[in-house]
Amino acid sequence: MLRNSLIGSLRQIKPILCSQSLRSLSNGANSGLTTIEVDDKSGIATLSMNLPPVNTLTLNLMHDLIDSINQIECNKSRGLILTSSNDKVFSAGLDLKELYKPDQERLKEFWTIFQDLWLALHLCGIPTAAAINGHAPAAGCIMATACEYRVMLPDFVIGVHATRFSFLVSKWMMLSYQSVLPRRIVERALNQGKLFSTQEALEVGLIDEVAGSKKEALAQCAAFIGTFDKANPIARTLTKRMCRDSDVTELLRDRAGDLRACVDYINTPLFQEGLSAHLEGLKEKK
Ligand SMILES: CCCCCC/C=C\CC(=O)SCCNC(=O)CCNC(=O)[C@H](O)C(C)(C)COP(=O)(O)OP(=O)(O)OC[C@H]1O[C@@H](n2cnc3c(N)ncnc32)[C@H](O)[C@@H]1OP(=O)(O)O
Repeated sequence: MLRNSLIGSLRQIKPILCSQSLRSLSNGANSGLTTIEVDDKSGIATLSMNLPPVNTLTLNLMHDLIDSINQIECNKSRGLILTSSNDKVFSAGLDLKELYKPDQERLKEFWTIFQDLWLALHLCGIPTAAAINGHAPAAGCIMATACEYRVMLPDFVIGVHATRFSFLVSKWMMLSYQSVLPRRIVERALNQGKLFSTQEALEVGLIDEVAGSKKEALAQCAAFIGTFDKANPIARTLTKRMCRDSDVTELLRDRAGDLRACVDYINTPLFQEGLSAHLEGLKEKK
C-alpha cells in the first residue's frame, strides 16, 4: 500500500526520459545550464549548476536541473553529487526578478517548477549529496537539504534568510530544513533569517562535513555514496522514499493550494515592498 503510493507519487513527477539510453549523458534537450559528468570508475554522476553569475534558480535552470536529475536516475548512476561551476556561489536561490511585479501566468509556472525541482531532488531514488562550494542562501540551502549529505567549503554562508525580506516559507520548505536540523533550531533560524557560516552549519548539523577544496568535497560526497554499497538498491530507494513520505505528502496532497497561497502572498504589498528593498540592497552593496 505504502509502496504503491510512493511509486504513484513518483510517477507524477517523472513522466519522461527513462526510455532513452543515456550512458553518455548529453544535455541535448535542455538549455545547457547544467553539466553532468559520470565517473567511469565509481559510476557517480556530478551535476553542476552553470548559470553565471550566481546560479539563480531561473525557470531555465530549474528545468535543466530536473531534466538532469531524471537523466542521471534513469541511467542507473550509482549516486548524484550536486555542485556548482562557480567557485564562490553554490546557488543564490530563486531568481528574485521573477517574483518582483510578476506576470501572473509566468509566476504560476515559476512556482510550479520550483515545487517540481524540490520533489525531483527529494524523491531521487539514488543516493544524493551536495558539494556546497560557495554561498547557499534560501532555495540554494533548500536544494542542499533535499540531498542526503552535505559537504561545504569554509568561509561561505548557508541558510534560509527569508524573513529578512518579508518572505514566508511554505511548510514543505520548512520540513526540508527540519529534516536535517532540530525543530527548535529551525524555528529560531527561520525567524531570525539566519545565514550560518560554514563552521556554524557544521556545529548545528546543517552540513555533515567541511572540505578544504572542491576536489576534496567531491571525494567526501563520493565516499558517502559508497557507504550504500551493501544495500540492495531497490530496497534502499523504497526505504528512502518511505522516510521522506510525510514531508513529500505535505506538498503533494495540495500542490494547487500551495501554488495559490504563494502566488497570493507574492502579490501582497508587504512582500513586494520587502523584495524591492532587498533588491536595492543587493545593488547598493557594490
Ligand atoms: C511565499 C513565497 C516565498 C517563498 C520563500 C522561499 C524562500 C526562499 C526562496 C528564495 O530562494 S528567494 C532568493 C533569495 N536569495 C537571496 O536573497 C540571495 C541574494 N544574493 C546574495 O546574497 C549574493 O548575490 C550572493 C549569493 C551572496 C553572492 O554574492 P556576490 O557578491 O558573489 O554576487 P552579487 O554581486 O551579490 O550578485 C551578482 C548579481 O546577481 C544578482 N543576484 C544575486 N542573487 C540574486 C537572486 N536571488 N535573484 C536575482 N538576482 C540575484 C545581483 O543583484 C547581481 O546583479 P547585478 O547587480 O550584477 O546586475
